[in-house]
Amino acid sequence: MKMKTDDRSNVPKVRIAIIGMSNVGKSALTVRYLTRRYIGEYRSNTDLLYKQTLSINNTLVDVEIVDVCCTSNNIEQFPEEPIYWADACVVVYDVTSKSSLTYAIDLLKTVHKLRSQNPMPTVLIGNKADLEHLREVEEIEGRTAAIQNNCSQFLEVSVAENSLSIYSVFDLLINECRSTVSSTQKTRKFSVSKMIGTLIGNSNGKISNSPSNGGTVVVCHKSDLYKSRFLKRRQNCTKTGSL
Ligand SMILES: Nc1nc2c(ncn2[C@@H]2O[C@H](COP(=O)(O)OP(=O)(O)OP(=O)(O)O)[C@@H](O)[C@H]2O)c(=O)[nH]1
Repeated sequence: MKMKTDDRSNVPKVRIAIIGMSNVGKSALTVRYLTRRYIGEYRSNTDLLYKQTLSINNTLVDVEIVDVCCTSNNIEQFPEEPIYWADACVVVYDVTSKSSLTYAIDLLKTVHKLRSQNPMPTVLIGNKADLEHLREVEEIEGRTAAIQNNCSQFLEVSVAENSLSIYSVFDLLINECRSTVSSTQKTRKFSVSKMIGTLIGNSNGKISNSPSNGGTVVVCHKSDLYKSRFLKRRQNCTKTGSL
C-alpha cells in the first residue's frame, strides 16, 4: 500500500543508535528486529544505517537505526556523533563476556554525560543468553547495571532465537521517545537522513505493515559517515541495499 507524500508529513521519525563492544551481536539484533530474521555473519568495520517505516500500535513511524560498528574496544575512541544524533540508545553486551558489560556500563555513562542537557531513553540488552555454558555475566549484574544507569528497560535475549521480547523492547522504546521526538524534529540542527537521503533512495513512499520488508540499509565507513557533517561523505559510502 502506498501513501501520498502529503499523507506522510506527520509520520514521526525515531532514530536509534545500537552501541556496544565488538562482536556482542549489534548487527544481528538490528536485523532481527527489522526483518524477524537471524543472519549469523555480518561485515564488520562499517556502520550501517537502516531506514524503515514500521507500523507500531497501528501507527506509522519512520525508524532509523544506526548500527555502530566497534573497531576499537577503547571507550575513549567511541565516536560521539551517533549519541548526539540519536533519539534513543540501545546498549548491547554479551552475557559470555564480562568485559563487554564493563564496556556497556562505560557507554551508558558516556551517553548520560553527553546528553545531560537533552536526555534520551536508554535500554540495556544482554545478548547470547543461549550460550549458558559460557556465561560470565549473571542476569542480576546486567539488571543492576541497567537500574544504576537509568535505563528504561533491561533484557537478556538470544538474538539467535526468535523471541517476542526482542520486538517489544524496540516497540516500547520507540513509543517512549515518539512524543518527545515529534516536538523536537522541527528544530534539529542537522539530519543524517537528509544528508544521505539521496543515497538511500526513495524509501519515503514505502509503507511496511510487515516489518520484514520495505526498508533500506546504507553501508558507510564510520569515519565517512560521522567525522564530517558535510555532503561530500556521499561519495565515500560503499553500498546501498534493501532489507
Ligand atoms: N550464540 C549466539 N551467537 C550470536 C547471537 N547474536 C549474535 N551472535 C553471533 O555473534 C557474532 C557477532 O555478531 P554481530 O552481530 O556481527 O556483532 P556486532 O556487535 O555487530 O559486531 P561488530 O560489527 O564487530 O561490532 C556473530 O558470529 C553472530 O552470529 C546470539 O544470540 N547467540
